[in-house]
This record gives sequence, C-alpha cells and structure tokens, in this order.
Amino acid sequence: MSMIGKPILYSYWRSSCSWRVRIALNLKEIPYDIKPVSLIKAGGEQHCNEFREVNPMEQVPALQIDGHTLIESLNIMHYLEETRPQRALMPQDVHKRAKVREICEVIASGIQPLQNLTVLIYVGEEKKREWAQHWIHRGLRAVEKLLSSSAGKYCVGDEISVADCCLIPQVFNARRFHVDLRPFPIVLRIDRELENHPAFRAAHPSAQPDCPPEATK
Ligand SMILES: O=C(O)/C=C\C(=O)CC(=O)CC(=O)O
Repeated sequence: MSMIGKPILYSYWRSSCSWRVRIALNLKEIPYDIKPVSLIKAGGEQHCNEFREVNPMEQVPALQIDGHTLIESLNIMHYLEETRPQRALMPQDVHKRAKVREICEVIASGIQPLQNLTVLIYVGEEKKREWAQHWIHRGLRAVEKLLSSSAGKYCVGDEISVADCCLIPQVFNARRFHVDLRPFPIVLRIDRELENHPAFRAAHPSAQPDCPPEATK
C-alpha cells in the first residue's frame, strides 16, 4: 500500500459525520491532520468550487488517504477497517457484523440526514427544532430496541465497533436539540461508558481546532 504522507481529514468541529471518522481514526491510532471546513462561514465553505472538487455532495467529512480522496463517513470507516485491520472496528461473527451495520444504517440513513444543517435550513427557523426532535426521537427509539438484543458493554457485544462511532455523535445531536433521552436507557449507558474513552474524548467537538472558544467546556 502506498502511503503518501499523513491522511488529511476535512472536518467541521460540530459535524457528527466528521466526528464518527475522527473517532475511528483515533481508535485505530492513525495519525492525521485536520483541514477545518466551516459549514457556517460565508454561507458554508463546503459549497465553494474548490471544496466541490473534494466532495461533490458539498459535505464533510472527506478523507485524503493513500493517494485517494474518500467521502461518506461509513465508507471511510470501512476503508480504514479493510486497509488497517488492527484494532478492529467490526466483529468477526457475521451475525454481529450485520447488527453493527444495521445500527449504523439506522443512524446514518434514518436519523442524521433528516436533521442535518441543509435540511434544517430548508425546513425553516420556525419549525426546525420540532422537526429535528421528531426524527431523532423516532430513530433513537428504533436504536434502543435494536440495542436491547445486541448490546453488551457497547452497541454490539463487548467490543467497540463502527456502530459506537455513529451512536455517540448522534446522542450529542439529540441533546443539542433537547430530545428527552430518558426513554433510551441503553443509549445513555453506552454514551456514559464511552464519554471518557481517550479516542472519543479527542474526537469531541470541544477538542477540535476549529471549535469556537465560547463552545469549549
Ligand atoms: O454548527 C452548526 O450549526 C452547523 C453545522 C452542524 O452542526 C453540523 C450538522 O449539520 C449537524 C450534524 O452533523 O448532524
């Protein structure tokens, strides 16, 4: 495999999808540099011509690695898993692997895209909070049900997986939109389990170079 310098992650501090990839890179102990892309400055740097060459979907994350540019967080995490299998983020067992992908899909297709910035702008200022709450609550209800049969210490069994990389940032977004998380005790337990894990802490929005000082805890 050709290694052409350190990987570069196009990232935004509060983007939950960038955050998934930061966790995966940290868990696998892959050194990387961050290129911040502001999703809010001047209408969003992700929409500029230069960035559209990096990601035609005009979103973060994108990862430059091994001479390629990759987009879509799940795709990026699976590429990391396939090229750097050490510190595995997928279980060996095929049934458990399916469970991991199931939870990832529910979050990455069934929750996050409905509450991301572009959709909320389209929904409008007046309705956006109620909208985001509705879709996050509906999705987390499904996640909680799935976890009731798959979870051990983490989302699927006792090993950290790609599913945990998706869950923790989504819980942050739920809190951001004031979703009542009390109906989801397993989600909350896994969130507590991982909040102090070094790889998760280092990936947190408040630890990012582009986090505005007023947002750091
Ligand atoms: O700081 C901001 O307000 C702008 C953007 C975001 O939060 C990122 C999202 O669109 C939400 C998400 O990643 O799920």
